[in-house]
Amino acid sequence: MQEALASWRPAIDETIVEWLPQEIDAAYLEDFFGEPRFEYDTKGVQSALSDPIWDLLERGGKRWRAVLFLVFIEAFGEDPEAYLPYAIIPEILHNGTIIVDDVEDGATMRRGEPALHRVHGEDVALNAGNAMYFLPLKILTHNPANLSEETRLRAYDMLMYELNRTHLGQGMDICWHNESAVRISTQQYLEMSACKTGCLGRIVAQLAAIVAEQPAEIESAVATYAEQTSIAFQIGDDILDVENSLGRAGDFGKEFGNDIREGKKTLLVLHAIETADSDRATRLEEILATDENTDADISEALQILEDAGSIDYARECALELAEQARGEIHGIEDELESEAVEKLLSFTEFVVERDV
Ligand SMILES: CC(C)=CCC/C(C)=C/CC/C(C)=C/COP(=O)(O)OP(=O)(O)O
Repeated sequence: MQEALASWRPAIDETIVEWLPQEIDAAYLEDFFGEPRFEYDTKGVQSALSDPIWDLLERGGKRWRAVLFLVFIEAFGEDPEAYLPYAIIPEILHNGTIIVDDVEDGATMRRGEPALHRVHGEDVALNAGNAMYFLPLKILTHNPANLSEETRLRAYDMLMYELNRTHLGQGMDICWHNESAVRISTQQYLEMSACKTGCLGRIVAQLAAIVAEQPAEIESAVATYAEQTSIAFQIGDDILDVENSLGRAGDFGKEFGNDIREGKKTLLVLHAIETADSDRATRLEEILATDENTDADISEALQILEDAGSIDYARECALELAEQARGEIHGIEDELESEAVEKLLSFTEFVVERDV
């Protein structure tokens, strides 16, 4: 899968530029709005919309959602090249959620640089992030792979449904964060994560299955695989944040103790609260509830997680999810191309073992 990531990267980057050009000119806006009825403010659109979007896109990101889409297409026996424009849909949606999420979390850093709202202001960042939820739909409208009307409608319906669920999950997360006294179980966390992060994975898989006109049972199996893999990825993200802060992982572009500082109730935190002795659990909750923490407070919280064995617990959970995800692929492997099956199986290892 690492090879697939490296080899598809240039084509994916190029496709994003093709569908979201960096230079906004009158012709681009005309394409959006039809007959020009007024003088298009190309400069305004450029600085308020295109520049912030490109600021984030040019910082990189792994682009694994686009690659996973292409691997699914390959698994269904189709030519990935023909579907490249659709591959960038989940990638652009993901970047949009990141911008909005950083505003909501009050995050300071993203991909090693100040978060978008700190560079461009909250109003511009939010508008750009929201626009990114809709820009990919233009690709479906333009229909580069000549999909039937029915197929395109299925893709729209699916995107609408899964994006709604993404916001439901994000809503749960925000609500739990704001209600610092509420105790959430690890099971509730996994359900929230299935919506917040899992739905974007489901979008990757279902979009590939829909455009490649796969039967319902294949679509359902790959969607479950992608959901479980994405939850494992989210847990991996939470582990990385802690390990990075404990000085064990490479720099992944966030601040020391980022999640603790933001008061996030991650799987590791919930496990520590459930299992640590009550004084330490209460102290951890106290640190999460305030935004006036010193580095010493953050270190103390990290130590509570470590002593409670929460990193190992989270890793076990991620491994279990990865195993279940592999089971989904094994269940339909006779219907899939074998080389792509290997990539899908190895991808579950990448999400759990990554250090970026
Ligand atoms: C509705 C709404 C705002 C939802 C928010 C959902 C959200 C931001 C979930 C976090 C997902 C996640 C683990 C991102 C890191 O992805 P990555 O490591 O692939 O990032 P990269 O693209 O930088 O590599």
